Amino acid sequence: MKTLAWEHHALQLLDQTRLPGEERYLCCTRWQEVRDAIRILAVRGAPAIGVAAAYAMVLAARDIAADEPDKTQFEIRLAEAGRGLDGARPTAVNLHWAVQQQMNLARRALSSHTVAETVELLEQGACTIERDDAEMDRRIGRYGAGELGKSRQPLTILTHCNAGALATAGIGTALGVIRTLHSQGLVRQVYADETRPLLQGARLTVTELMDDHIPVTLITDNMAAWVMKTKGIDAVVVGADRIAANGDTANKIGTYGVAVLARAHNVPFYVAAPASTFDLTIPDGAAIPIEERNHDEVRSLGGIVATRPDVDVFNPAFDVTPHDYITGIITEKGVIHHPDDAILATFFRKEG
Ligand SMILES: CSC[C@H]1O[C@H](OP(=O)(O)O)[C@H](O)[C@@H]1O
Repeated sequence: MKTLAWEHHALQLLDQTRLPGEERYLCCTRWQEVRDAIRILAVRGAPAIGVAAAYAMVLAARDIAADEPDKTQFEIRLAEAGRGLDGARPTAVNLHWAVQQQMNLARRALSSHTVAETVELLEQGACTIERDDAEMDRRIGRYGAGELGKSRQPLTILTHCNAGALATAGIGTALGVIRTLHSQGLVRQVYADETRPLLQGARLTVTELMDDHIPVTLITDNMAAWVMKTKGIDAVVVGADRIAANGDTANKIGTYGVAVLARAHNVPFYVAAPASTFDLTIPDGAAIPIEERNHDEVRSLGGIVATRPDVDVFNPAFDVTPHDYITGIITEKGVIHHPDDAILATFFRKEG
């Protein structure tokens, strides 16, 4: 089961809205189909959305090139497709990052290559983004296992939502850490929040961990406090969708609550994310756009309406955990302990 597969003429996307019951792929030959798949969370997870968008830019470039435009028209129309993709979901910065990476590549290429050559270079660029994401997951896994596994004793870990292979092009970020710890015999038990309203934990994280024979217990989101109090949680590790310059981190709704509980129970709280998830253009979490989604997602459960159909609903898909609740951010370049703006500025200046 792969999150996505590039087949040169099409992008195959695993339709995650049908998991765990059905493994069905969407065959996308037009960039608009990828945009729509992102919107409905058929493909989801910040890094995976970025990789899908990178390939969608190739599909767009091919469509545009078929009209034999001049270079200026090609760039204008490609940028228009990029804006369309960028607007599919506002919070995960990886989407915007990947679109900009491909646009920058196209602009550089057009200065010395034909449109047709530029399309080929965009395909190579997308393949590089996918390959790099998988390698970053491996490095995040190693750094994270080194950080969480210092005691060399098996750990009981809590995670929220899905930051696994289904959210990336590799082994996952938070689940990459858990997978690496498990390969070292250092996972006693994982507690997975179901993650209402779309149940990424129950549907996706449970699937991934059980398929890999990693011991996992599913809990409802409102059980996290009692689990931390009674089950000896050694650490929390979650993913991220956008990290501001001071370390404030946007992640799936409910993450902030888990961070507050972790502080109350003196449990280390880690975020696992590649450098492409940092948005150093924004100073703090207040500036991170929070996607609000369809109200029926909250009104129903498994497609069955569970309340009055006309009840008012608040459905933010993400929340922001303040940086001072975060023990460390695990990246492919190392662990950033107790992140704040000064520490992040030094980290990225050193890393280049
Ligand atoms: C590898 S981080 C993935 C990140 O994305 C998820 O959100 P969604 O399922 O809505 O795309 C969640 O916030 C995860 O932590």
